[in-house]
Amino acid sequence: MAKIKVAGPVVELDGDEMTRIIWQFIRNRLILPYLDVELKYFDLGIQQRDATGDQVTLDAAEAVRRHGVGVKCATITPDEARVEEFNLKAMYRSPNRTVRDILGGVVFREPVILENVPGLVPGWTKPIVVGRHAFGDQYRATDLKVPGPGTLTMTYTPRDGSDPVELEVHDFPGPGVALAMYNHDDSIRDFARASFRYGLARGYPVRLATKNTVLKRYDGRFKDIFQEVFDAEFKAEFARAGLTYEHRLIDDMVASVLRGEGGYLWACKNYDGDVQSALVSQGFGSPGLMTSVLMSADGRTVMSEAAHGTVTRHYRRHQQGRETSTDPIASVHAWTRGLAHRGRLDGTPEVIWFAGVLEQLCAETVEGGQMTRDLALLISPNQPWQTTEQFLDTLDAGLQKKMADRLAP
Ligand SMILES: NC(=O)C1=CN([C@@H]2O[C@H](COP(=O)(O)OP(=O)(O)OC[C@H]3O[C@@H](n4cnc5c(N)ncnc54)[C@H](OP(=O)(O)O)[C@@H]3O)[C@@H](O)[C@H]2O)C=CC1
Ligand SMILES: O=C(O)CCC(=O)C(=O)O
Ligand SMILES: [Mn+2]
Repeated sequence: MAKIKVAGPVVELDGDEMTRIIWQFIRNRLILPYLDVELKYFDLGIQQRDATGDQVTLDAAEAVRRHGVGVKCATITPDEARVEEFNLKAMYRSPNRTVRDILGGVVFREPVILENVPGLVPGWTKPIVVGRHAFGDQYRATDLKVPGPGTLTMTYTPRDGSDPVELEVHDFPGPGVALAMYNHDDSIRDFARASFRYGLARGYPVRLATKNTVLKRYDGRFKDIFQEVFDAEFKAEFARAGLTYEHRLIDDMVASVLRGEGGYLWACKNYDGDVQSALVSQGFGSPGLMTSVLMSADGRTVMSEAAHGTVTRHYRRHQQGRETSTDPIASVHAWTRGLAHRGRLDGTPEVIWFAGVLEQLCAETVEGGQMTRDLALLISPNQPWQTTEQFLDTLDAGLQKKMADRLAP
């Protein structure tokens, strides 16, 4: 069978440990035999980051921005123990943070739903996508341990020389804590646009949840900007797609998320997104089923990855020559979601079709009873499971059969 031609390039960001092993298999056995694709390869493995003083991460992020599509393997973010383990020259910052800072936009986390794998929340039958605004708020806050009685004030000094605004925050009767945090209208607007674009691309209604009744100005600004952007830029397209947008109070939203069946995009402020995506991810079953897509505000650039890390505990077993059972499904989806975006950018339906075939293969394989240990444990203690290599071989054989049986459109 002739390979399917991918018109534009895909930037490939390789990573570390167990996911690096899985990644190589996916590239060589599930992608390259079927696609004629130009991969712009960047090795973000920790040794290569060290050898280049982390320049390779910056180069990779630039390449994703230039070409519009990146697929990323999980990477080690070094701490003191890693500096010692790899004899690193520096404790490099998180590659994810570097790439997110350069590309901007929003991180969307979406679970893969499999019929025979029960999540912890039985009512969740459709995906809940958490869109996390990855800028500002608590993550750029200035916090303070107040040592004793005194007054806390907040001053805004306009750059145009007009009068400063000074607010008394609190008159402390004794020791306590305080915090100042911020966000930018432009960033919130980008957050809104990326959320609406993602909703349209995946066919999900969009909900924003804030606490605007308490933080009238701060959260109120998120609510207002989302509504303005929706009304001005997306209302008509949403109506055509039969989709809706609404704002809800965060407590009402959390309760309704648990009650409901899923099937929407939940746009979350930075801290809410951090916390709620962990909850939603676990609620759907395994980290091996959570995909993660970073989409820029203009919707043009996508970098797709698994939401989990390098699965170090399994890699330690692998290093000792013991068997592992690491789920590759989220890593496979890192490739498929990136390729599908490439197909949309290039207008090549056969590439989108192939990405769909590969996703369908993962679902059919697990639903047919072959899976890794993380999923088997969710089904029953007696459910058989395969090792990492066996499951990858199962996918390989399944894909060969599917591609031989079916002709691309
Ligand atoms: N996006 C990224 O690049 C990220 C990178 N990291 C990095 O990854 C490294 C390891 O981090 P860690 O905290 O262990 O987090 P991981 O997500 O890598 O793993 C935590 C645990 O979750 C389970 N798990 C995760 N993924 C899978 C999978 N595909 N199949 C089966 N089980 C899975 C395993 O549980 P069990 O052992 O019980 O089977 C595993 O030990 C760190 O160096 C960290 O910096 C972390 C998060 C994101
Ligand atoms: O970048 C990191 O170190 C961790 C990233 C992470 O945990 C995530 O993306 O969920
Ligand atoms: Mn995380």
